[in-house]
Amino acid sequence: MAKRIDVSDLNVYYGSFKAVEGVSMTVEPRSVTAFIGPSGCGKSTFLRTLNRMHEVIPGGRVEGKVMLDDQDLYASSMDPVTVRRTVGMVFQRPNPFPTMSIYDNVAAGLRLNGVKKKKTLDGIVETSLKGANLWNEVKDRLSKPGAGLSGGQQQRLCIARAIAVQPQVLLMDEPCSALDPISTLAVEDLINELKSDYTIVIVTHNMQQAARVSDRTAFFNIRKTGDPGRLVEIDDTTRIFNNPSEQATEDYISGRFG
Ligand SMILES: Nc1ncnc2c1ncn2[C@@H]1O[C@H](COP(=O)(O)OP(=O)(O)OP(=O)(O)O)[C@@H](O)[C@H]1O
Repeated sequence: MAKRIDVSDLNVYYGSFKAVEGVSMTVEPRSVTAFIGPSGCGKSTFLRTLNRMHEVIPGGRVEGKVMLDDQDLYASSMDPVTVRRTVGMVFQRPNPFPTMSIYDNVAAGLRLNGVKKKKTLDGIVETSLKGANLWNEVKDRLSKPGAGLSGGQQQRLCIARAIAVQPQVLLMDEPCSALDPISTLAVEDLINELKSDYTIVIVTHNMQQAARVSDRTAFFNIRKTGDPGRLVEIDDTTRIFNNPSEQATEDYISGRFG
């Protein structure tokens, strides 16, 4: 299921403001790639171009190419809704559908895709909740509201919802920033398990987290406010944290700025 992402010469705009410039990178399948860098360098903006979520923002525009294996995500024939189904996303704040039950939260995307049979839905809901390491905690209260779970459980519910529609890539935008340390570890363990099936990209402010969960790390930077963010380097996480090629990476990692 997991696919490789190949980005070439990507520029990302909000109206006339160029927020990200000239990004080219490959994201390997069945691995975790972390995006790190100082606030405002365009990590989240760039992440959202990988499933065409950027263009839902008024004035949002992208130049360049994003390939998912051999599919060009920005080809005129490509349906953005299909892209978002293939490339799932988990957000900073857990955002279960507030009025829906735990079960319905996970089943919502499947129902939208036309799955109606109760037996099929039951099976996928169970597999997805198990995949998100949440099944044992919720199996006896599937009809209770998703909003009644703890923050960490809600985030795992959102991950279950994302994997229920069988995406090939999972994008995570600071998925642990609203969670306590125990829930953070639970989500990190989950990321580690999910990478055998998915291509995972995670934006994080927490460098220890990047070092713990990712195989590859991309460091983004901006020269000054108002300039576009750029990819400085991407490499194996151990190399980025121990022996980066660029001085700017070294300075950021060692806490000299950002
Ligand atoms: N909806 C928007 N409209 C206009 N400009 C935006 C919008 N969202 C972000 N920006 C600008 O784009 C640039 C990149 O922002 P982005 O949120 O992608 O950075 P980031 O690296 O993810 O930051 P942080 O680490 O603080 O979340 C910033 O200058 C930001 O102000």
